[in-house]
Amino acid sequence: MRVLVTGGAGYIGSVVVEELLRAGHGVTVIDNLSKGHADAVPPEVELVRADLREAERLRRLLRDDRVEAVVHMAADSLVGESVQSPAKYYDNNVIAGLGLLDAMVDVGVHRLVFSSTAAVYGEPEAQPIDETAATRPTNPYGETKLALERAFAWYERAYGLRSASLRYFNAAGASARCGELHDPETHLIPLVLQVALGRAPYVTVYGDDYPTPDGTCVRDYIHVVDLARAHVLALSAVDRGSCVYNLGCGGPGYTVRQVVDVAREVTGAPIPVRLGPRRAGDPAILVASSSRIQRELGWRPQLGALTTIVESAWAWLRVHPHGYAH
Ligand SMILES: NC(=O)c1ccc[n+]([C@@H]2O[C@H](COP(=O)([O-])OP(=O)(O)OC[C@H]3O[C@@H](n4cnc5c(N)ncnc54)[C@H](O)[C@@H]3O)[C@@H](O)[C@H]2O)c1
Ligand SMILES: O=c1ccn([C@@H]2O[C@H](COP(=O)(O)OP(=O)(O)O[C@H]3O[C@H](CO)[C@@H](O)[C@H](O)[C@H]3O)[C@@H](O)[C@H]2O)c(=O)[nH]1
Repeated sequence: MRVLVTGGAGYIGSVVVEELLRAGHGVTVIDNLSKGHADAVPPEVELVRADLREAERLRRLLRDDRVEAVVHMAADSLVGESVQSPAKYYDNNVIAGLGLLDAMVDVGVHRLVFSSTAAVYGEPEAQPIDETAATRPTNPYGETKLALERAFAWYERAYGLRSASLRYFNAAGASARCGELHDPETHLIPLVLQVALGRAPYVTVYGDDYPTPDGTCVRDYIHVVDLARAHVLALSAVDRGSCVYNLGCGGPGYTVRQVVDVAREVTGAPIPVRLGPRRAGDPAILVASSSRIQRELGWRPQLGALTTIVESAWAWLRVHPHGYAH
């Protein structure tokens, strides 16, 4: 299939592009490079440097490239920032997202794979979380992702759009070519590794009074390559009907302090920590049940051990200490 990947120059998007190519698909990327890196896009892939909100350009691209499916990954995606600046999140994640759906419908593209998030669940009553859990986001990021997900059912009914919403838990790690590089970086694992590299003096732990084994938040880390492979499976399944899948490695998950301990083992660096206040919008525990996608599409995490994930991120960082250009 000819696939348009929005946000394909970003962290997860660049690895999804690699996996789509490996599966034999043709790929075009649209990215405004607000967060992404042109060098993360393989040279054989066309990178259109444009914003999703450039409606006419988007329609032209869908038409001229004869796009058959869209993987929609472009978004703003920081929990803390979304609490400070909800308007930015409604604009980019909902309004730009709806613009994309409208362009797809106009041009006749009816297959969509969407980057959704564990943040749609908020503070769930039970762990691990399956797809039937109530969706009650505790931050605007999760709220805006859920808003777009909810539009899909109505677009399907009215216009025949078929969607796969993939609710990722915490993506981490790297492929051989592509790794996590945000400016500013806010994600735990790359920040911890920056300390190991000597670029920062310590990691701040955001709160240790959560109802978890050591008081710090628990998350379910999933290797970015495992995550990317799920997109290839979802793309070939979407014609059979719209679907929603959680993507994580399952319980019990890892506390913030356990992540730091694993990074100490992998890097051999001391990695000092300091305790800070809770970060607004952070749920205490997010651990996935991914049994639905395992059962229905045969997906399995193959690189699920946290040590493997951190080792891959560390290996990438050591080869690219100054980013893609170096
Ligand atoms: N990183 C995670 O753990 C995680 C977890 C759950 C869901 N997600 C979702 O996965 C997707 C990718 O996340 P990521 O961590 O790779 O983020 P990222 O910021 O690295 O990638 C997003 C890309 O989208 C581009 N972009 C943003 N708005 C755009 C617009 N209006 N027009 C064109 N390009 C635009 C950015 O330049 C960037 O390259 C996001 O939708 C995010 O919400 C990420
Ligand atoms: O310097 C730091 C950074 C993070 N954390 C904690 O580490 C955990 C993981 O944080 P982070 O890496 O920022 O990821 P999340 O906030 O859990 O969000 C990620 O995972 C979500 C799904 O679970 C996705 O929706 C988001 O897009 C993605 O950014 C959280 O408990 C944070 O409070 C710290 O203690 N110190």
